[in-house]
Amino acid sequence: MKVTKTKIEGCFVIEPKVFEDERGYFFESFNQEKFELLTGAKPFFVQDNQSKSVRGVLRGLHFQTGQYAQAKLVQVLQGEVMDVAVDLRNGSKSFGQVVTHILSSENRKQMYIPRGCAHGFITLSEKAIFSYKCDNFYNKEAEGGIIYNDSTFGIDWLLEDHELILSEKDLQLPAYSESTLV
Ligand SMILES: Cc1cn([C@H]2C[C@H](O)[C@@H](COP(=O)(O)OP(=O)(O)O[C@H]3O[C@@H](C)C(=O)[C@@H](O)[C@H]3O)O2)c(=O)[nH]c1=O
Repeated sequence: MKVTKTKIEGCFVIEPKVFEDERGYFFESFNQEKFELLTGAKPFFVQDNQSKSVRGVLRGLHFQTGQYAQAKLVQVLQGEVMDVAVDLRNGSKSFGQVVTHILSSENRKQMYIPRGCAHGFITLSEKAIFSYKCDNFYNKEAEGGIIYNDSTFGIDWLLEDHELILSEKDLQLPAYSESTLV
């Protein structure tokens, strides 16, 4: 397992060690001991989520507020996405920084997004199955978000605007300047 730091403090790209043979492949998609040793983070994951998206689907930018904040370990089981993290932690050295990374079932990369960051992704392949672990339970009342095209962050979502598919909820998300606290 290889861990690479990103420009967001506490946000990592993780490449599992893959064993290939004539049957196919095997890898540890999460190993708590190695994860803690190599990242220094100690999340206690309590919920696993999975979503399927078609090309152009953009989910984000999401977070949960206050005591309901979630760290996430995300990966792609099928297809390809560009994953995005935005550091919204007041006082963080990397406050306001954006990390984007291509995750796919081919490269098998994972991203670890610490609590206090907004998260989103865009689906680049015809279909993508996205899977992630969270260290806090879903809480509808604590849901927060920022509109994907907020000029503060200027994220390049790679696809043309007319290709994007967002939920009604995500289209109504506020600008960063008007959002509630993380
Ligand atoms: C996130 C979530 C949603 N739901 C329900 C609420 C809703 O009816 C339905 C779909 O929810 P959403 O539209 O919010 O799903 P989605 O837009 O995929 O939300 C996810 O986006 C990515 C980028 C994240 O980072 C996640 O934390 C989560 O916010 O599923 C749960 O029951 N549990 C959960 O943990």
